[in-house]
Amino acid sequence: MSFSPNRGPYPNSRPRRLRASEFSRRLVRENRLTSDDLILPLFVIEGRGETQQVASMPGVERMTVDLLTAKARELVKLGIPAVALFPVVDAAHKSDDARAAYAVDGLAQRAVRALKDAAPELGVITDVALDPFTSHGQDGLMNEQGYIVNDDTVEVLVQQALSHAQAGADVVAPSDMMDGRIGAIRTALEREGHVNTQIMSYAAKYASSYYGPFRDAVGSAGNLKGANKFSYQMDPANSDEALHECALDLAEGADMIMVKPGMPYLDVVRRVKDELKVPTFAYQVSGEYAMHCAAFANGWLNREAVILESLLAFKRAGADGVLTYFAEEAAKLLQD
Ligand SMILES: NCc1[nH]cc(CCC(=O)O)c1CC(=O)O
Ligand SMILES: [Mg+2]
Repeated sequence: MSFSPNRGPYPNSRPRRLRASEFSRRLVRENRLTSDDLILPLFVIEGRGETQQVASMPGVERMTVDLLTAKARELVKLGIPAVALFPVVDAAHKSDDARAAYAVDGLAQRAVRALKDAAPELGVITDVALDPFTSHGQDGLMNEQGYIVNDDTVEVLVQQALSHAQAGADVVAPSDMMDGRIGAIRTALEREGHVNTQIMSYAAKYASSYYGPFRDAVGSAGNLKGANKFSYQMDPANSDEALHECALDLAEGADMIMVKPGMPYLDVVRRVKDELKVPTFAYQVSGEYAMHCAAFANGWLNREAVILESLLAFKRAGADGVLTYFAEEAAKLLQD
C-alpha cells in the first residue's frame, strides 16, 4: 500500500520531523550516558585467587583482594571513574560492638590499600555502615530493647570512616542513616588532616525491599531474621523528608548525595537535583539488578538495550552518575 506522506492541512507542528533522521536525533538528544557516569560496586572476600557467585545476582561475583586489583586495572581501561567497595566478612568477625569495622588491617582497609596501589587513578568509595560487622546484621549498635541507638553508633562510624581514609579511600560513603554522622565524620576527617577525603552521603536511603539480593551477597540476610530497618531508613511513602535529610547532610559537610534505591525513586533524584543543585547520584540496587536479569534470562527483555535505557533514565532524572552492578557491561557496550 502506498500512502501520501502529507494528506492535508494538518498539522503544522510535527514533532516527528526531528525524529525522522539519525543526524537530527543526535543533534537534539538532551542526555547522554557515558562511562564517566558509572560506579561499579565490588564485593570483596578473604583468601587468594577465589571468586564466589551470588545466587540471586547472576553474573555478580565476590572476589579476593588479589583478583580485585586485576579487575581495577580493567575498569580504568574501560573509563569507569570509581568503584564502591563492600566487604563480606565471616561470622568470626561479626560482634555486637562491630569492632572489626575499623580494624586497621580489616578486609575493607586492606582492599582499599591494594586498589589504590594497583590503580591509583581509580576512585575508591567505601561503605560506612556496620551491617557487615554486627552479629545481628543491623547497620548500627543495638540496645537491650532491640533499638538501633544513634549516638553510640555514630562514634563507631567515625572510627570506621577514619580507618578507610587512613587506608587511602578517596570517598567515604555513609549508608547507615544515623542522624548527625556526616558532621561527626567531617570533623574527624578534618582533625586528622584528611581534608580532601570526600563524603558521599546516602542521605535519602529508603527502607526498601529491593535490597534482598545484596543482603545475600554480604551475608547479612540470614542473621537479620526478618527484622526491618524502619527505625532508621526512610519510609518509601515520603519525599519531602528526603529533601530535609539531604539538606541536613549538606549542611554537615557532605560533598555528594546518594538516592537509594534507584529506578523506583527517580522522582526523588529529580527533586534533589532541582531543589538542592548538588552532585546527585543514584544506586540501581541489587533487587533492580536481579529483576532485570530475571527478565533477560527468560528472553522477556532485550539485555543490552534495556541496560542502557535503564541507566540513561537516571541521567534524564538529573543524576550525575549511577552506582550499578551493570557498570562494567554498560561501559563495554558504550565503547562499541
Ligand atoms: N548499609 C546497608 C547497605 N549497603 C548496601 C545496601 C544495599 C545495596 C543493594 O541492594 O544493592 C544496603 C541496604 C541494606 O542492607 O539495608
Ligand atoms: Mg540523615
